Amino acid sequence: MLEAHRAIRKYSTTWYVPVTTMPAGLNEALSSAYLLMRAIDEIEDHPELLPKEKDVLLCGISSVLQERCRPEDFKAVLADTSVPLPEVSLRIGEWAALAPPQIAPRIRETFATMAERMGGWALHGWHIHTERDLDRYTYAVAGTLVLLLSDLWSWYDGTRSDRTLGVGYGRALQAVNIYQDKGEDLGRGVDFWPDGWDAARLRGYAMRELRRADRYLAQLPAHGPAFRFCSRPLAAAWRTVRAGPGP
Ligand SMILES: CC(C)=CCC/C(C)=C/CC/C(C)=C/COP(=O)(O)OP(=O)(O)O
Repeated sequence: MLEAHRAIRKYSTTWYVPVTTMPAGLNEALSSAYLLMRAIDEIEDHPELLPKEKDVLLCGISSVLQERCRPEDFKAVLADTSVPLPEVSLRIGEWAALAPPQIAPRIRETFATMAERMGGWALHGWHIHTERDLDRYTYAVAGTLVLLLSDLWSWYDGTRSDRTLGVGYGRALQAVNIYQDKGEDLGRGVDFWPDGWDAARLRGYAMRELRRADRYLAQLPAHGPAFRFCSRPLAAAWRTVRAGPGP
């Protein structure tokens, strides 16, 4: 677990504290989930891998997640690449194995689906022209993660949560990242902003979802693990949009 926490600290200012301060059980499940997300995202975002190669790797990972999740099968999928992969991706078998067995299949399901979707985007490009495109993107990369989180709360201590508002929580945080990272994203040739949208419009989208996220948080048991996990990143996201007008 020390290794996993170290890897999370390397990648995430937002999620390091929420994940690593969770009680035993949830801590392993959330560490596994975060690192599986990061392992596949680093392949999708890789500046030197060709689209076809990304698709083969991501679909290979998805297949292993749907099979027995054996470390040697991940190794075989990741063995022959034209450029070296980051350590967090190469260690995906270790991250998958961190998940408590009673809930591991639910975690794998999220990332098997996400990896396959990401493979398709790598191949065909992710084109965001309309608000519906943005909705689909924020759902696929963040809304689905909060559906997983809701199932983790329920598995851990029976906490009930509203999954419709949960999708809003995920969309909100992703939209705030898109709002904040415009320059950086354009610099690497990706544009997540719908055609013709200015900062005020994207900020409006983010704020609408942030209000849903507030309601997601408000219905969680006060001071329970789910509430503690979600509150800090949400407060940070609100600070970012309030500081507007942005890019
Ligand atoms: C345990 C787990 C799966 C947590 C993620 C939950 C979640 C709702 C993520 C939304 C998507 C998002 C904004 C990811 C950025 O993470 P990042 O680490 O790149 O963010 P940072 O750069 O702001 O630190």
